[in-house]
Amino acid sequence: MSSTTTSSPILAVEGLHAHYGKSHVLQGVDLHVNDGELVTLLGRNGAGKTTTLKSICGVVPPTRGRVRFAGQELQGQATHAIAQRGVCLVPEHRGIFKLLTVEENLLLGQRKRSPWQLPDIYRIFPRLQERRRNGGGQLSGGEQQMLAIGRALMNAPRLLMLDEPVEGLAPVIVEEIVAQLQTIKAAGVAIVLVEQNLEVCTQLADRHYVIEQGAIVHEADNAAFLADDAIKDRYLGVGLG
Ligand SMILES: Nc1ncnc2c1ncn2[C@@H]1O[C@H](COP(=O)(O)OP(=O)(O)OP(=O)(O)O)[C@@H](O)[C@H]1O
Repeated sequence: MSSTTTSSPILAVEGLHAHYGKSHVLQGVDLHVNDGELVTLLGRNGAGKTTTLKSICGVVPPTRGRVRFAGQELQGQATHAIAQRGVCLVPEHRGIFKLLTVEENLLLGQRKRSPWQLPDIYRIFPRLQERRRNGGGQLSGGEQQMLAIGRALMNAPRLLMLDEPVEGLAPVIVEEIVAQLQTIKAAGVAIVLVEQNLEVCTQLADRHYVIEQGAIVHEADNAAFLADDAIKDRYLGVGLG
């Protein structure tokens, strides 16, 4: 495995295990994210990507292992306490309240001390401002994703975890979301990205992890990952066109 300097990672996950009932899904996940870094978590369907994100933020409480964030242990803490520390998950199904307006959805995430307030969200996603009085249920898939990201930003994240944010979206919308993830990263927010679209992953990431059967099997920086077709083929069953 290649490795980068790890002066003080904002997130350090060590030996993380998680179960669904008797099903032992995470079998010792080790990964870290440095301050301001964007890392991806890649792997085939069912490998444990979503469960890793959910275990970090306490939605699926880990059964063993450590999650250390900004110097504090998160395992065993309630999800709202973890969110208050600045760990935000944007789930695959986005969690938009369909009967609330766009603006009401955004305000649900609001924290006064967040550097991201309504005007900031509308600046990076002008479509949300245009649609601010529309119901969440009236939005396109891309607009819902922007809303989910915007709401997470209102919560002052130091670590944003995104689960398949561009799945099923039109290429022009994917470009818009990629550009704004670059803006968010440039503002210093660390990001963990789970995404099947490898072009998006390699446009954005500093490093990549590959997970297989609930454990990390490969780590590479972006340049090494791009150069290594065998890894993409072996673990992901795809190549970059
Ligand atoms: N709520 C659940 N109850 C029981 N088993 C689950 C549950 N959620 C996921 N699993 C199982 O846990 C394993 C890991 O699932 P997970 O969703 O973490 O994988 P993933 O890598 O995110 O896959 P995908 O790309 O398909 O979303 C799979 O075998 C899945 O069937």
